[in-house]
Amino acid sequence: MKITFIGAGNMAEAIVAGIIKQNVVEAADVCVTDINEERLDHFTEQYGVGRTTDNAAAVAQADVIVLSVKPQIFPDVWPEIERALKSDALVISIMAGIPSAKIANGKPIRVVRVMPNTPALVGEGAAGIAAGEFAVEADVEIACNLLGAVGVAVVVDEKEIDAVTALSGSGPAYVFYLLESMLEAAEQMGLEKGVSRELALSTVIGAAKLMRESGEEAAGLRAKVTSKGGTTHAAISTLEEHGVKDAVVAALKAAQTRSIELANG
Ligand SMILES: NC(=O)C1=CN([C@@H]2O[C@H](COP(=O)(O)OP(=O)(O)OC[C@H]3O[C@@H](n4cnc5c(N)ncnc54)[C@H](OP(=O)(O)O)[C@@H]3O)[C@@H](O)[C@H]2O)C=CC1
Ligand SMILES: O=C(O)[C@@H]1CCC=N1
Repeated sequence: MKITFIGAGNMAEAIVAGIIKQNVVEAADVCVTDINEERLDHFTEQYGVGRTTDNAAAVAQADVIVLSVKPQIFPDVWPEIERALKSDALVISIMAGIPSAKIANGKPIRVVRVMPNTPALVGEGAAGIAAGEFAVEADVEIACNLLGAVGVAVVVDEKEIDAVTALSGSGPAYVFYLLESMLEAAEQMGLEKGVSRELALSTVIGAAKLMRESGEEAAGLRAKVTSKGGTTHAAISTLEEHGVKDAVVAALKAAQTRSIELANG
């Protein structure tokens, strides 16, 4: 199975690195395209994959095409890709916002939409996978195998993809934002950088692992940390005074709205 990634950006790199490391595909069967030769050099040096700046040529020999350019440039790149597609090619789109029907463009093109996230780079990704109108079960399986090799892959309806984008596609950025804030506070409190990095990272990983392995709800686990009249209560009350929960809910809804807007360019 020959796979071509159109756009050798951050997200394509996370997937390519993961699927090669996990031996899901041979590097020789992967090709990446980009307008930026430096990105292509990077991919060739790091992962040993094929490379070209010619999207149509790369598409013409691929069984699976992964659309990994920004949604805003989809209208510019799609016409030449569509013309070059092999008749039995599967198109996997990781682009936020763009509906499968817009990609199929009135033709029976098999499209699977995938919303991955960058922790795929370290095998801890979380991806939502949705079949477009003409995709068959085997197509969804191909996407699940690719993304399942680099983390968790969950099949959803396409109408849920904008919400998945807001939750797990953009999600790592929210966690990094929280970490940035925690580390800024640690610095202000005089902790040494290396120490606070280690403690903060283990705290985030540990909390996620505890929630997964215990099966408990977040609120219950939070209650177990929060002693009456103690330090956590002081911190959470401060977060509540600042409306942090409402802000997080509003933030995810803004991401979902933006994903819906991207459908229309
Ligand atoms: N980053 C993330 O965490 C996630 C991203 N996505 C989706 O993945 C897609 C890529 O995002 P991301 O990797 O962050 O973006 P990047 O900007 O890092 O990657 C896109 C790449 O495509 C290149 N490119 C631009 N024009 C063309 C062209 N005509 N032909 C081939 N390549 C071209 C860009 O080059 P140049 O920079 O020079 O323009 C860039 O290297 C987006 O659609 C996004 O919605 C989905 C989930 C998570
Ligand atoms: O910010 C974005 O638009 C992309 C989609 C999800 C994560 N990054």
